[in-house]
Formats: sequence, C-alpha cells, structure tokens
Amino acid sequence: MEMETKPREKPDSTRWASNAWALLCAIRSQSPLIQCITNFVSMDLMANTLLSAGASPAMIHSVEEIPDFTPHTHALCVNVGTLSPNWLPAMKAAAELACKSGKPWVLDPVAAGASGFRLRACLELVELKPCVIRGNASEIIALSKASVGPTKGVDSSHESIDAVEAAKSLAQASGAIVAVSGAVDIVTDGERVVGAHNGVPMMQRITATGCSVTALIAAFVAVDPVNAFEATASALSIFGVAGEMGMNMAKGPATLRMHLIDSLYGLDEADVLSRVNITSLSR
Ligand SMILES: Nc1ncnc2c1ncn2[C@@H]1O[C@H](COP(=O)(O)OP(=O)(O)O)[C@@H](O)[C@H]1O
Ligand SMILES: Cc1ncsc1CCOP(=O)(O)O
Ligand SMILES: [Mg+2]
Repeated sequence: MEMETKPREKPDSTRWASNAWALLCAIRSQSPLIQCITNFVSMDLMANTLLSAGASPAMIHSVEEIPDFTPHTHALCVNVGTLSPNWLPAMKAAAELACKSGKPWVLDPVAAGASGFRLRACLELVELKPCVIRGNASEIIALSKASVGPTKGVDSSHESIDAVEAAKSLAQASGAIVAVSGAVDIVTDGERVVGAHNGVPMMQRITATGCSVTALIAAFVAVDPVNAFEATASALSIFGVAGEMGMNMAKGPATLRMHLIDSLYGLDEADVLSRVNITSLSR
C-alpha cells in the first residue's frame, strides 16, 4: 500500500460546511447589531430570525435617528417591500452612512419590477454600493434589466436558475455580491457562481422568509465582511438547513415558521456539517 505523503485536501463541500459553521459560531459569540429598515410584513419574522441566529436586530428607520444610530451598527439591511416616498430618504441616508462608516449593507429589492417608482428607488439604492443584493429570480431579472413588467408582485414567476446571467451582470455592474433565492439559491460575484441546495418548497408559503434570509445575510457579512461571497452562500444554506429540520416537525406553513426559528436557534455542528450543501456552478 502506498503511503500518502501530504495531507489530503478537504473536498470543497466540506470546506463550505466548516466555514458556514464557523460563521454561525461567530454570530453566536459576537452578536452583531443589525439595523433593519424593512417592510411592515417582515418585521417580526426578520427580527426573530436574527435573534435565533444569535444576532441583535434593531428595526430603526426614522431619518432623524440614522446619524446617531447607523455608525454603531455592524451591518444594515434595507428592504423596499412596503415602500413609500417618505421612507426612501431614510434608506438612502442609512446606506450612505453605513458605507462611510465601513459597515456592509445588504439590499432586498422586493418586487423591483412592479412599478416605475419602486424600480427607480431600487436602482438609486444600488448606486449606493450595497455589499450584497438578494432577491428572488423575478426581482433580480427586473433589476438587472432595469425593466418594469408584468409580475406576481413580491413572488417570483421565474426559477432561480433562469436568473444566473442576470445575476452575474448585475454583480458586474454594481460591484455587489448578488444572490438569487429559490429551489437552488444562487450566489455570484460576477465571475464565480455557487448554488446552495438547501431549504424546502414550503418556505415559499411563509411570508417574509425571503426578507428574513436577506437580514441573515447581513448578520453573516457583519462577522466576515471581507469574504461577502462565502458569507452570503453560508447564510442562505444555513437558513435552508433550518427550514429542512423545521419541516421534519411541521404540519404546514404556520408550524414551519415556528419550527424553522427553533431549528435555527438549535443548530449544532453535526447538523451543519452533514446538511450544508454548497457547490460550484461556475463553468
Ligand atoms: N422550491 C424551493 N425549495 C427549497 N427552498 C426554497 C424553495 N423556494 C424558496 N426556498 C427558500 O425559501 C426562502 C425564501 O426564498 P424565496 O421564496 O425565493 O424569496 P422571496 O420570499 O423573496 O420570494 C429562501 O431561503 C429559499 O432558499
Ligand atoms: C407580502 C408582502 N407585500 C409587501 S412586502 C411583503 C413581504 C414579502 O416577503 P418575502 O419577499 O420574503 O416573501
Ligand atoms: Mg422577497
């Protein structure tokens, strides 16, 4: 039998899983403060998602408070779900201040293609250099093409895999990491593309799971801002793992919502190492 002369390299999938676990541990020990300027529908689930992961959420959105508060946060999540003209200045001010303070910020362009007002707002926010943009496939396609069109509102009428090219070109044009959620969560920096193959279809039946995973991405990039690509894929995969484990105990969307949060809170190393499934999709 031939002796191995150097340590065998761990396969990619194992490295992704170990890294995801390390980042979750960092969130649990550091409890990063995440400012969320988000829609009324998502506030509760988003805050509870962040708390169960170990982060500290603050739903603070008035423009008057941003100069005092935003510089003390570790990351910012901006979500345009229930956008109205009087909320946009606060979103922009917080994004600008986050950048100025060297803090990553993450954009969720909910229903980007549903109206001209919403699309313009999203495009203006993209100009303010988000670290990560996470949407469903229809949102990323609309934002990438800068086009308003027939949509299903906040839901997607496309598969995530159909948005890979749109995501790559949005990443190249904006400099952001772009994530497309769906059956496979796609993450790209414009060159590399990975897929996170976790989650269950029932997650689409709970409102604000997309919003909540965007906030979770903010928590992951808060603890590893230099590796936003890896942090984004890890957050999506970990949320999917919590969904898979929650689904084992759920009877439908309402109980999945509860068990997903409990599972995210209780994830241990063995769960993460055995379930995180991130693979390269680059050609
Ligand atoms: N068919 C699916 N299979 C597994 N997970 C899914 C599926 N569709 C969505 N998810 C998961 O549900 C969460 C919300 O994604 P999605 O429904 O695409 O976002 P949004 O609510 O913004 O439209 C993500 O964590 C995603 O991975
Ligand atoms: C239903 C709804 N309407 C405006 S925002 C919102 C929540 C959307 O949440 P998600 O994008 O996570 O499904
Ligand atoms: Mg959404």
